[in-house]
Amino acid sequence: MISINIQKQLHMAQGMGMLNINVQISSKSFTAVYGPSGAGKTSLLRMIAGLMQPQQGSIEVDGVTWFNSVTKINHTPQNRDIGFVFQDNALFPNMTVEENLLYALPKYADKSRIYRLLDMVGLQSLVRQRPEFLSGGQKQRVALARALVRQPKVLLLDEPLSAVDDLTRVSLQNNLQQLHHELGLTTIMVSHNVPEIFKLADNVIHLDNGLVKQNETPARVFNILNAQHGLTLLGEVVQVNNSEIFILADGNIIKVKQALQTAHLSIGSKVSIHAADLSLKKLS
Ligand SMILES: Nc1ncnc2c1ncn2[C@@H]1O[C@H](COP(=O)(O)OP(=O)(O)OP(=O)(O)O)[C@@H](O)[C@H]1O
Repeated sequence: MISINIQKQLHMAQGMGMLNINVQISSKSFTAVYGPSGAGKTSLLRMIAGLMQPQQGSIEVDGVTWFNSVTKINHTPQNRDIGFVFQDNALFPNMTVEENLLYALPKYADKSRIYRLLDMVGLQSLVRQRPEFLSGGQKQRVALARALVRQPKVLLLDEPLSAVDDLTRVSLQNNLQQLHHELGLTTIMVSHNVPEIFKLADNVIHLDNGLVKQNETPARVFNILNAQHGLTLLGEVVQVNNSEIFILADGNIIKVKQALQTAHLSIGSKVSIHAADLSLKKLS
């Protein structure tokens, strides 16, 4: 269990504002952090990672205190059991894929871990390439594998898939899902992509203006947002079966529930769907 109770003053769009977060995250769960620009999503991840210090409060992971403003405990990022992947991965340009991972490996650790991770993200054949010869999706796969070299408990992802094309995004989502389960990770991912959140997350922390608006399942969070704001997605029909319709929206293939289906939809039809009523199908 991760228990977070932190306060920090931030320079919000409207002037100084208070980030005030009090949430608990179950071990081995996949949590999405969702909310408008400037809500405090990246700041929350940075404070969990030890890259930004809260003014007050505490962060505990499985009973171990990583930060406590009263007892003045503040573990360095290296001493927190985390892996971190940003939108804009920071691979060492002068090192090969293999060397980028070896750099993260603790001194006496077994090297085979690196090749197992590269296998899991499908990069075995590129171990000797330098980042300049890799696509955006391949670079993110290296960043993901590198974040897992130290076998962290907690994986922090700050919009890691937002800069890749739709098909790469689906395949990276599948990699992430597999790694999350196989390695028993507690994963916390900032995402704006509603179908992606439905596909990957057990839980959504909905942040707005530094405060937790909701901490619920995707269905509940988007049901409420939908009711309040009519949140919809625009998509295109890509497959029609007798009883099912599949739609491409926001880089994901979405299976629309029967109740929502309208007659006369054919491949290529443009549709809008309510975000709360989705179920998803993997593309590959
Ligand atoms: N070290 C800091 N000290 C004070 N304020 C900060 C600091 N870092 C960021 N902020 C401010 O905190 C607010 C929240 O920023 P943050 O990056 O956490 O938002 P976000 O929800 O991740 O936004 P986006 O979706 O645009 O990335 C912003 O207004 C930002 O200017």
